[in-house]
Amino acid sequence: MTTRAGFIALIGEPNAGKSTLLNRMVGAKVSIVTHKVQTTRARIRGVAIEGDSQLVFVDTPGLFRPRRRLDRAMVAAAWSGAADADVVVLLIEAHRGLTEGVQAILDGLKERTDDRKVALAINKIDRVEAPVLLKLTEDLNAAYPFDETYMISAEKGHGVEQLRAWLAQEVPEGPWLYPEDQIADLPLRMIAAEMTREKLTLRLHQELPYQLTVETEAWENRKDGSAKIDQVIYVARDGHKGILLGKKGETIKAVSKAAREEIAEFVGHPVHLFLQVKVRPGWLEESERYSEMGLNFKDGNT
Ligand SMILES: Nc1nc2c(ncn2[C@@H]2O[C@H](COP(=O)(O)OP(=O)(O)OP(=O)(O)O)[C@@H](O)[C@H]2O)c(=O)[nH]1
Repeated sequence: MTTRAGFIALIGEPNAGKSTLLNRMVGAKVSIVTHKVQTTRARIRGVAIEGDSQLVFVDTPGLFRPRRRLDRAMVAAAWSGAADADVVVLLIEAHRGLTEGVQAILDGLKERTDDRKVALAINKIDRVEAPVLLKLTEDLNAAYPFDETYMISAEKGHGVEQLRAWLAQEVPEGPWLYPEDQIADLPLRMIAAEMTREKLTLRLHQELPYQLTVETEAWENRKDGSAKIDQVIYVARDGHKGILLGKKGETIKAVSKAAREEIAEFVGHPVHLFLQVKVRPGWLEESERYSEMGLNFKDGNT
C-alpha cells in the first residue's frame, strides 16, 4: 500500500471559518483541541485520515487575530509560519469577498518563491446567490493563480469532502507522520514543544537553523497548581547555538517568555519554563528524536 502524509496550512482572515472547517475535516474522534479552539494556538490543530493519506493540519496562530488591517509584514510572517506545510488552503468568506485583508494575504502568497500548491476555498456559500459566487471565483482567480477552487459551507458540510479528497491526493507519498493510536491525543508535552518551536520560528525567521528540534524533557505538575517544564532545543552545529541565544541571551529569553505565556494559556495554569540549547550534530539521524516528536523516523525527510 502506498501511503501519503503531509502538512496542510489553513489560512484566512479571522472568522473565515477555519475552526469550523478543521473540525469538519478532522472529525471529533481525532481532533486534538476542539474544545478550546478559540484560545488554542498549538501549531498542530488536527489530524485527518482520508483513504491512505494522513492530513496534518497546522495553523499560524495569533497572526491573523482581528485587526483593522493586515499589513504585509504580518502576512509574510504568517507565511513563514506555514512554511513547513505541503499544501496551503486559503479560506475566504463568500459574502465578504475580496476584502483588504484577503488582498494582503494574496500579496503575501505572491512573495513566495516555492511552488507549493495553494487552493482557494470559498466558504459560507449558503449566504450568497450563485451569480455572486461565480463572479467572486473569477475575481479571486484573476488576483492569484490558485491550483484549485472549492466552494464550500464548512458549517453545513457542502464541498468539504471534495476538498479533503483533493488534499489527500496532493500530500506527498511517504509513511504516516503519526501512529494511528496517537492521533486522538497528542501528548501535551509535544504540543508544548511545538509552541516553543513556533516562537523560535517567529523570532528568528530566516535565521532559524533548519536542523532544529524542541523536546519537552520533563513536566512536573506542582502542588501549587503550576507546572515546571524543561525543554531542550537541539541544534546540529555549534554556530547555531549562538544564533538561538542571541546577544546576552536576549533571543532565548524572549522566546522563553512568549512560549511560557502560550503554554500557560493552553494548559490553564501558570508554567515555569526552562529552555536549554544543546548541540547534537547527529540528531537528525537519531530515531529517538523523531519518536519524541511523535513522528516516524524516516530517511530523506525534507
Ligand atoms: N453561514 C455560515 N457560517 C459559517 C460557515 N462556516 C463557519 N461559519 C460561522 O462563522 C463563524 C466563524 O467561524 P470559525 O470557524 O470560528 O472561524 P475561524 O476562522 O476559526 O475564526 P478565528 O478563530 O477567529 O480565526 C462562526 O460563527 C461559524 O459558525 C458556513 O459555511 N456558513
